[in-house]
Amino acid sequence: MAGSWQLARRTLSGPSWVRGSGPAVLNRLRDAAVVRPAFLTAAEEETLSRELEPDLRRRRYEYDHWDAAIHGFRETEKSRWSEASRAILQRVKAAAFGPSQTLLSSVHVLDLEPRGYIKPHVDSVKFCGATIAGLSLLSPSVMRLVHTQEPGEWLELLLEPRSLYILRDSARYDFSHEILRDEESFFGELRVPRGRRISVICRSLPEEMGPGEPGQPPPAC
Ligand SMILES: O=C(O)CCC(=O)C(=O)O
Ligand SMILES: [Fe+2]
Ligand SMILES: [Mn+2]
Repeated sequence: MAGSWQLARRTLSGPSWVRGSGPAVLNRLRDAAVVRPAFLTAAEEETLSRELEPDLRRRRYEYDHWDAAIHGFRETEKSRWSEASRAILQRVKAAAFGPSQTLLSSVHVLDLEPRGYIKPHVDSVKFCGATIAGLSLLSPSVMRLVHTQEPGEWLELLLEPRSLYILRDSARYDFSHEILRDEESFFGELRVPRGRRISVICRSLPEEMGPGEPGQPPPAC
């Protein structure tokens, strides 16, 4: 599977990880929906996934919540990390967040099984601020953004393993985001076969909320 993915990737014309419904929306969201391919080294990906595995393995994949946004997943909120992982998260912070932004104290870790997927949603504005930054481990996937008022306006992000994506401002507030299920997992013509994917997601706090105030976010906010 990994082999066929590599093969497919080479057929892309030029390095592009973002596609959209038109040049206007691509331009407008140039700084609001960002993909940084190969943000992690293979060793860093290994560091994170090894550290997360014991905790994740203790949990069961969840399905069948008719109203839930996420299907075929398990998750955890992690606030204590090894020194090596802290250094990685520090790099995410520097790359994605501004000096005035405070991050949620725990990092959201989401483990999607190969047939797991995330339906379109906008992260709760009550619990999450203007910026969402996610590392993707193990499997490629496609994240689709659709304007909540203008469904003809959309972007797709190709999230390769070891990439970082950043959604901020308009991309975070005015567009829903979703992770496509395996049957629908295409980036344009490019088939993006889904395996197990772990994402490590950092979020800023809502501006008006200080770090010590009550109101811990729900596991998936
Ligand atoms: O897995 C991801 O990268 C995104 C997860 C997500 O959208 C959420 O938990 O709100
Ligand atoms: Fe989300
Ligand atoms: Mn969520």
